Amino acid sequence: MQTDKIALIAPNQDFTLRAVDLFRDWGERIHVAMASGKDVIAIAQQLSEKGADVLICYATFDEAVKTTVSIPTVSLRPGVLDILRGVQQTKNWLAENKEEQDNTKLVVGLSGDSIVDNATLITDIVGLKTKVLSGVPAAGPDEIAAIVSEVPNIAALENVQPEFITNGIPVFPVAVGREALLQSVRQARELVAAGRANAAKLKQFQAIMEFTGEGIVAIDSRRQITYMNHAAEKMLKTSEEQVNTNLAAAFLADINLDDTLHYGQTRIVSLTGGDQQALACRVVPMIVGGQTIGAVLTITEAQFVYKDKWSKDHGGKGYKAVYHFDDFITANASMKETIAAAKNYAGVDSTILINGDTGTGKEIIAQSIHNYSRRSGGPFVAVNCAALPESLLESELFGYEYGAFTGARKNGKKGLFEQADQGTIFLDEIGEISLSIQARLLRVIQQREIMRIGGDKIIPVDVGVIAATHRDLPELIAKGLFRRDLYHRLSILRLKLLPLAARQEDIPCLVEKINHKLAAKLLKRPLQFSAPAWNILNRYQWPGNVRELESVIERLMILKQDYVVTGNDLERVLDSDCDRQDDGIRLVPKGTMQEMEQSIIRQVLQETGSHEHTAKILGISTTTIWRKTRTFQNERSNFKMKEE
Ligand SMILES: Nc1ncnc2c1ncn2[C@@H]1O[C@H](COP(=O)(O)OP(=O)(O)OP(=O)(O)O)[C@@H](O)[C@H]1O
Repeated sequence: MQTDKIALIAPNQDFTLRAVDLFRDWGERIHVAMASGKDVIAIAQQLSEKGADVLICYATFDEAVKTTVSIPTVSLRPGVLDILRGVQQTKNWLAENKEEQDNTKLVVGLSGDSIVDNATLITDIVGLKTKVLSGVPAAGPDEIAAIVSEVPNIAALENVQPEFITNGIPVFPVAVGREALLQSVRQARELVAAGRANAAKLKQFQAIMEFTGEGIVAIDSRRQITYMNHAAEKMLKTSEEQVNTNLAAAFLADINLDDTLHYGQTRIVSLTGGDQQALACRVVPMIVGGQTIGAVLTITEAQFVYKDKWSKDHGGKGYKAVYHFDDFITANASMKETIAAAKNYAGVDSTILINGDTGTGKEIIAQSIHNYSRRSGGPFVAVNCAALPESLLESELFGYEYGAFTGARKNGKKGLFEQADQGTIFLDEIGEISLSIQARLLRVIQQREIMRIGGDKIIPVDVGVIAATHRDLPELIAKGLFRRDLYHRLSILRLKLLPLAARQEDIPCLVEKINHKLAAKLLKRPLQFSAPAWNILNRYQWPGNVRELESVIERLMILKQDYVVTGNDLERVLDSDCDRQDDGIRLVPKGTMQEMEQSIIRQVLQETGSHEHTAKILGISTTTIWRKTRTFQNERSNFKMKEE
């Protein structure tokens, strides 16, 4: 275990010796250094450099030390008990030496508001009139003498040299006692522990920052870069050290930070990366307690927000559609009609709207239509409208001219509509775009011509438009979130893809196709599904549709040592999916009796969180529940071991 390195700075030899003795008695390993007002800063710095985690400073030194070292400090002051002791001594002396106590006054010379308050309170309680002399170290002999002469009976003082006191008045020092010292050590330990916890959190936070694919840069209010993750370094072809050498790094010069740092605005700017690649940079103010203390920049490679990445990977030549209608597997009569309609639609130039839940194959259909159309020789440009922030989406769709906004490239940039000329643009997640882009989109779709942002030229484009959404657009229209006129323009031709659960007859042929495709890809033997496994495949709800089916089969193929998939294997894989869903989707128990039993017990256990309740609900003994869950866990860990 790591030991805390605590150091105490004491004001005089007397205190130093006392502290050393006390620490020895308590078994505390605390370094004690003695300092005067003159050398306290140098000593604090030395202690910090030698690796002290925290400094306990006598209150008189604390302010000066706190501002010079970066480690935390604890201020050591007399506690309530110490004041009480001084006051009590005073009272005793008065009782012995003075007959008349009414006029007696006590001077408590202390520094620090809380101590002064405590002192006043205590003297009130014990019935002494008080004259508080605060900020004692700053008070000079004349000031003290003046006050003492005003209240000539008694004085209890801390940090006041007795020689300042005249007229033979006794001094009962209010000195830091053992309790206050012990309290300061506790405080110091808490600070070290909190510091360690923070450092651990910071490490965790940094690990997350490093794990993300986005570039992240943090900037303070002086525009100094305080953090930059590896992804950002790679994209900007720089390093945190390099960047930090100059106040406004080269890439920061391209971003007008004033709007963010002075006016708290979030902005999106286009940047050019170290490899001349297009970057999208979101600049967000960092606001603490209502004050902008800096900004966070998240940087994405613009190409990642386009779905055409896969087509670049697969086709090698930019925007290319790879799917054909033959790739769309279905045995469902209604879906076959949809495919037939889609083939017809491919023969005309009208806009097509595809509606369907996630993973139902909207993009396959869009690509197939393109490849089946007269535009098949042209580009297929797919853009995920939900993946781009509004202003970037606008400039990416319609392009911009030089000087249109900060970070705009010298020669301007072609928008995706222009790039899709002679081909098809696929606007996925169309339900997510803002009303202002909807207005612009409507004009482009109606007139088939665009005007770049900041430009004045009308550019005609010959583009087929296919839009897709999983949302209910009429419902968005009713809520005022989608333009009715755009909806009518987009949905001249409509295609509706059914969720997988509504076309069970597709499951066998999809499983067959996916199984063989993945086996070839992963160089594995195709899986064989047992009867209970088929049962589950057919009856599961498949909220992620075909995409989920694909990933379940892929997971099984990777995890399983053999190639026969039992109902249990499948349930476990699906279960891990269900764990992540909070939409109440449940696997209806099925399979063998034992499988069904386990499934039911597991579900009720999850719901009640208690073996006793589960036993009551199911009408069996708690012992039986425990036994059955143990068997189940053993089987589960066997499965896991096999997986590993
Ligand atoms: N009928 C089908 N036949 C074969 N594969 C399919 C079918 N439907 C979907 N897939 C596969 O499922 C995955 C998801 O398909 P796709 O990307 O076209 O769905 P989507 O509806 O566009 O999803 P999202 O709305 O989430 O983008 C792809 O890997 C695709 O190959």
